[in-house]
Amino acid sequence: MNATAQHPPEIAGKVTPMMAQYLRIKARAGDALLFYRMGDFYELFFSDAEKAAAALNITLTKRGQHQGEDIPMCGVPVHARDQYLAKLVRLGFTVAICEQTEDPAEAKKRGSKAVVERDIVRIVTPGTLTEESLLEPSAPNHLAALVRDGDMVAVAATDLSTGEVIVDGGPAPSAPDLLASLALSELIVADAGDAPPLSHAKITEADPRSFSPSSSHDRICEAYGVSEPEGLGLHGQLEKQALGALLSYLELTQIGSRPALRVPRTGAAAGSMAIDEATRRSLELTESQSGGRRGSLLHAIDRTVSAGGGRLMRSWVAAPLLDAGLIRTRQDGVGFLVSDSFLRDDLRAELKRMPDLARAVSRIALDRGAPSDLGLVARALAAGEALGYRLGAAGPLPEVFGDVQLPSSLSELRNLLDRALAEELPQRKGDGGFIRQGFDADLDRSRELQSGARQLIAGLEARYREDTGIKGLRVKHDKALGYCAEVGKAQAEKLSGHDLFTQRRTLTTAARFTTEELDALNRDIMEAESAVATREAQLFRELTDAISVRREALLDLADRMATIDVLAALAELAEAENYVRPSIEEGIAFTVEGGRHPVVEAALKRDRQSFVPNDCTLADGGAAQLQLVTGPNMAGKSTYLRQNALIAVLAQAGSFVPALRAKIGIVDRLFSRVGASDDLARGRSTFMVEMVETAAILHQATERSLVILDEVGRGTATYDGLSIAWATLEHLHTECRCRGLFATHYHELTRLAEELPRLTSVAMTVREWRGKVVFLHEVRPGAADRSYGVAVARLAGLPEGVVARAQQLLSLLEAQAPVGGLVADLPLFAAAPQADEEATDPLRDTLAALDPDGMSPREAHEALCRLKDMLGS
Ligand SMILES: Nc1ncnc2c1ncn2[C@@H]1O[C@H](COP(=O)(O)OP(=O)(O)OP(=O)(O)O)[C@@H](O)[C@H]1O
Repeated sequence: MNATAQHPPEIAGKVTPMMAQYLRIKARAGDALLFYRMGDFYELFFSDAEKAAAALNITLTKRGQHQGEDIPMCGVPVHARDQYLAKLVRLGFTVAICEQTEDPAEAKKRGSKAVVERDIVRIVTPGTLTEESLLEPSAPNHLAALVRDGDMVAVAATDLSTGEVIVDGGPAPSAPDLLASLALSELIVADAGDAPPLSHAKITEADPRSFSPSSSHDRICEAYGVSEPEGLGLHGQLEKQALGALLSYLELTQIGSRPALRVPRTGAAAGSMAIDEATRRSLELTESQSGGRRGSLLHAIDRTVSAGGGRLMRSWVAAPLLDAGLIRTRQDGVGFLVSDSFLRDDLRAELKRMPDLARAVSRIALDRGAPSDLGLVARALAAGEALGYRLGAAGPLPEVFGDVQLPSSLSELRNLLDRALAEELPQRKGDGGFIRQGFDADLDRSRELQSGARQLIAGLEARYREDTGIKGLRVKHDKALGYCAEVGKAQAEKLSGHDLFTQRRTLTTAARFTTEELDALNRDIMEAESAVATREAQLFRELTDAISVRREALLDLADRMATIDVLAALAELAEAENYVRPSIEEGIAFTVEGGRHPVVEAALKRDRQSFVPNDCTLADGGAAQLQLVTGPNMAGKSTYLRQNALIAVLAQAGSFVPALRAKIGIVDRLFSRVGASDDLARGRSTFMVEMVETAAILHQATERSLVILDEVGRGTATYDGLSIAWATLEHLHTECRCRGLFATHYHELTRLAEELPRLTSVAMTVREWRGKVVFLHEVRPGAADRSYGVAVARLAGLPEGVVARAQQLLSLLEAQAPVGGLVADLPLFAAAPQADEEATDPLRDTLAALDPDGMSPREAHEALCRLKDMLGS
């Protein structure tokens, strides 16, 4: 947070004590919007008010003056805080929450003008949200810190809402891939220039001192209670610095609250398939290109039933594994649940009831938990226990399930919460009434006193009526007086004459009286009420402490439940959609028989159409490593390319795959470029984006990589495009030697397959029937003969006149084209080098020999005519 970015108005001249306090606190909040608590509202002043009123579309008013000018003000009600916060944070604002830190009654004791003490209790940023209402249940919310030192970088990331921590480091180019797999909300850097381009994350510049090695060391040791960070498996200096900066930012924003952070997970990047952001976008792994989950691979395959399972499924898809053993362990789990559908149904039914345990535990650790969160933990423990019993009865389980029995510390907690908690639990922190009758003798006693006094009061009404003869007398509750006797105005005088009653308030239509008896009972009630509140607060703390000391075990349980949910969901998917277990191989074979595209298949199914499965064999049993895919528009080239990339992702995530049979040699990096789009925000044209991305692939792809390229070079003039596609293909083939699929409209490229030994040609088949194209969506060996572009244009509804004219032009162009098409002009097939042809161009030679400076206008005119004649001849 940059505290110097916006200076609050100077504390000068005469300001009210409250304004002086506001200005002091605002100076600390820096450029964060300050939500300044005043009773039931959070008020914003000065430019904060102007910004917030505009962003939230709420009324901007004025309150008092500062240095002769009106002070702009706006406010949001406390109960609606979260919805306003969500909007502001989504718009990129940071918000500092300033609460009243003492009871207004205490302040009054210092004098009627004393200002209630206030302080910032938390700074809300996109990466530090924990509220259920501000987060999507099945999406993680990652905050990361990145440190760069020359060619090396390290990243430390956390999802504060679940306590997960990931630390990783490596050469600089791997950082964007790791960050992309996390779907960051916010990235902390010492210098904004260090941040790689990220599409969604807010970039926050933090104090560079927070990245220093010594402060990092101390912070890590303090946060985790260890004497050396090495004890946590952190060895690299940069990694420690990244984690130190992350912890420092949490201190800065969470102010005094300690998040329940887990022991850092390291080596995730090294252990998972490298997939850069452009590939993720183009394959629509977890989000579709238009944003949102719908249309993505994740959306098509996700059958999880719990929030934690949803988040884990996302992370499996976002970071497929590299270790064949680990992948097989997951597959064993899926296979086990495919073969036992009764068990699977039972588990899923129980998991549906599983509340979001990880997030509840984190809220409790951050002191933001409400009594309802205690209930969530209790319900999760019940579900965990039931799942443990069910799995325990299912016989020997595959390794991936881990230990399914609830550890004794959690059984104890479960008993405690069951005994302690009432049926109905308030959602708001600080609300009472959540402890079950019979759990705590002190509390029960105070409650009895409270209700006993209330009953006595209820009894008083009848007696007072009798004693006074006033039938309309009522015992009511008054904010200031407590319980009192109320009579209509007409009877007020009569009651005043009565010894017992003292008139205390006169309303427009009634008068209120107290008696000594009522006063005494009011005192009893107040004392009992405060005893109840104090005891409940104490018990709340005891119960949250009981949860916090077991947070590692609870978060482990949440992890296990999420894993079971994902395994059961993948098993459900495999059975419902006919997926098979792929064989994971150490080599580089890639064989898919009858493969399908999970998203396109689902879309076709909705329209009652069926998907045509296709085989793809690369680098197996003598097959070529690279395939050149040609075919008309709309024939299914992109679908074929992507389905094979998605099958690799699913296979290495541990899922079964949409195919009849599959054999996948581990893919270390996956690249996919499918028709680049503009990136005008970064000042790059379509073609520039495409070239930058292609360059990245050519530099990074290895023999173990899988590269999917769709129509490289289409964003520029035909000859340039063809030449670039040509050279790219040659480089992939000869230098990178990777596995790959290369779709193109340059049919001329298919001739390359005859030259390059590890390249083969396949084509999408179409038929012409009664003058129309029919797409068969089948991949066959060989090359496509033509594009059918005009036929597709007709299908798309281009006006008939335009289609007819295009057809006419096409015939004309085809008739004029040199035999063999464009390719005849390229070096590989051209008869003579271009340089020789250029040397014998007489027009060029004559032009080069002219000396314009030494010519008269007449000579220049003659030379021009001569040149023109030469052109004519
Ligand atoms: N194997 C298949 N089975 C059934 N339908 C398919 C199949 N492959 C593709 N399709 C259908 O054809 C449509 C077009 O497919 P796709 O975008 O892959 O074609 P393309 O050849 O890449 O086209 P273009 O060259 O115009 O980009 C898809 O949206 C889908 O509806």
